[in-house]
Amino acid sequence: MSHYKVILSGGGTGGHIYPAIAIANELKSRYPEAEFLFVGAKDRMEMEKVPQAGYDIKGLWISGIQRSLTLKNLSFPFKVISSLWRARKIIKSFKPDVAIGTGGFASGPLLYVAASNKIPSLIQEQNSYPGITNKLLSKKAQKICVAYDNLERFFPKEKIIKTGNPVRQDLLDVNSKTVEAKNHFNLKHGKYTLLVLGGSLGSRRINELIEKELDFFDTQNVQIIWQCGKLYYQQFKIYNNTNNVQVYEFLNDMGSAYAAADIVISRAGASSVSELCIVGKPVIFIPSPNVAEDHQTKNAMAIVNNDAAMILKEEDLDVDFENKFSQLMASPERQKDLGDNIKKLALVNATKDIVDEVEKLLKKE
Ligand SMILES: CC(=O)N[C@H]1[C@@H](OP(=O)(O)OP(=O)(O)OC[C@H]2O[C@@H](n3ccc(=O)[nH]c3=O)[C@H](O)[C@@H]2O)O[C@H](CO)[C@@H](O)[C@@H]1O
Repeated sequence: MSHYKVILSGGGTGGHIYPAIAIANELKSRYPEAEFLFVGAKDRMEMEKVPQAGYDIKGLWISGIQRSLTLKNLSFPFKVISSLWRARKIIKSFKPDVAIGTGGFASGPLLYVAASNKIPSLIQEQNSYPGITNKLLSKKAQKICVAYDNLERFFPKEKIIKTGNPVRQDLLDVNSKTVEAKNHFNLKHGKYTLLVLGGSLGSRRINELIEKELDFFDTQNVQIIWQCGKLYYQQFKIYNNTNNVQVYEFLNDMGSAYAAADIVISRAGASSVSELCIVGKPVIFIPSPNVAEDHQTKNAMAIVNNDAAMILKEEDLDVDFENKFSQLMASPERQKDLGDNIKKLALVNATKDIVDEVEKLLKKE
């Protein structure tokens, strides 16, 4: 019987959505007859990105709890009750054979209800420091696929399987597409291409840095693909098509962006880091200091400690950026070493390994 029904939930940011899509795609290629349903949070990015990837999605009324004391938290208990109720209805009518959660608000109620209804469930944790949702769900889920060591501090040891983070199939072989990608972006040959990534939502601090350094980049013979994020697009789009700069609110075709790049400046969200390992180019990480337990710095340091990327802290950017960047630009050998070293850290079979675990849950049924 291969007419499996699979329910997936993960969202809030790209970092939780794309792993779920990668897992669904792999399952679909193994079981073309299977049915898929995604569950996300109303008004969040997944409501747009999941249908673009060809899957149905239903939205719950849920959000994160604010870390600071604020009036917004007053509605939180109601959201939890409403979303548990709706999750129950969705599970009852879809009747999934397995539930997969990749973190983010909506996966909390959905996986909780699924597991309470004895539906086999698997969660995937992208970071070296887990989010609240996955910590709570780890007691209920059968399996927990992770990308870093030492997660038994947070999760039951016997459930943990180290697989790495799922990466979308079209990002696995970008290096054969460089010429095509440079043409796609209308880039000049003979100039270095810098790809700037602020994470799925964009980064204010990185955007400010790029704006301030535009003249400097000109002196470095650099052209820029600058993903500034939806929130910041109105502010920075004035630079589009000036100074060899292209500004995007979001890059729908990351494969081409990675393929076109010679150097990358990026936030250190978990999927971005995993993708950059597969891509194998020189990277300067600027981790977000505004995330739980400073986990982006930890994600980046796992690479930097292998001499496989550079890191710049936000607070050092004003003093160090130009120096560090021009040193890297001046040394093609260093660029090559960084690119080669980061590639060695790639876990290319992550998606397949996770789906093998999902299959075991399906077959046990
Ligand atoms: C501010 C914040 O809370 N960040 C968290 C969020 O990051 P964020 O959502 O930025 O997640 P990641 O860096 O893990 O992944 C971003 C994903 O979006 C894709 N992408 C990005 C930009 C773009 O224009 N087009 C595009 O397709 C990337 O290819 C990647 O697949 O989730 C991660 C995974 O749990 C965490 O590690 C991050 O700390």
